[in-house]
Amino acid sequence: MSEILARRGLMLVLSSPSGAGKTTLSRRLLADDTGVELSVSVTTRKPRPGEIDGKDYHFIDRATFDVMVERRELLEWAEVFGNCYGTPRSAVEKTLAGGRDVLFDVDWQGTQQLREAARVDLVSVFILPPSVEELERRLRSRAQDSDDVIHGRMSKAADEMSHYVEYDYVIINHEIDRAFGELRAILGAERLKRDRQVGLGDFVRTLRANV
Ligand SMILES: Nc1ncnc2c1ncn2[C@@H]1O[C@H](COP(=O)(O)OP(=O)(O)OP(=O)(O)O)[C@@H](O)[C@H]1O
Ligand SMILES: Nc1nc2c(ncn2[C@@H]2O[C@H](COP(=O)(O)O)[C@@H](O)[C@H]2O)c(=O)[nH]1
Repeated sequence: MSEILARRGLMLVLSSPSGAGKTTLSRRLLADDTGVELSVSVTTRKPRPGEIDGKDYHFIDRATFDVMVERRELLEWAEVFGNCYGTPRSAVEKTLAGGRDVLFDVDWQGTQQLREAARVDLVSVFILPPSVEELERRLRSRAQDSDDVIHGRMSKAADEMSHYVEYDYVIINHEIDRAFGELRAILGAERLKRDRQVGLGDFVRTLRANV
């Protein structure tokens, strides 16, 4: 992206019921846009096959998680599906200070805490599946969780989806290319918000002075 003005980084949050497509959309966005960096969460969940420590998550034990909470090293944290997840504060602050955007894949509890911490910088997007049947099919086709885990996640889906009203935007992830296009459009528009363009006043003053 070529920019004349500097920009204040924003915090782009994706939430959804498990399996609706947050990780898929996040990976596409990160591959497509070098101005976005993923907030890599810490979790006490065990890695899935293919997940890489430090890239998908920082996989830690419960004692280490508790120490991070105690030391206020997490910007937000929550227990989700029986495991603990949290957002390390320092990496987020560093990325934003560098004028880049941070992408968060967190649940509704995390989004509420991030909103309290940083209302003006937050852009929240809720991803819905096209149907419950398709949601379950996606969880099964991912083939990385046991039947018990999939059952547990499906049973929480209705609760999770009730939180869509708390989000700025909603995308129904029916077809992935279309959903990704919609996500890109949201990010593009949010970047152009007047308040996020640093030095706009000076820029316009110079334009006007030279008319
Ligand atoms: N639009 C789509 N059409 C078909 N399959 C999709 C679509 N979007 C995602 N999938 C597939 O659905 C499965 C679940 O997607 P993904 O892992 O991105 O979900 P998630 O919301 O990140 O889930 P979780 O919260 O459990 O991490 C994956 O196998 C992914 O390839
Ligand atoms: N509040 C937070 N929620 C998080 C964080 N990282 C991930 N998550 C959410 O947990 C569930 C399950 O994720 P999975 O990788 O085990 O499928 C999902 O809703 C994620 O959005 C976090 O740091 N904080």
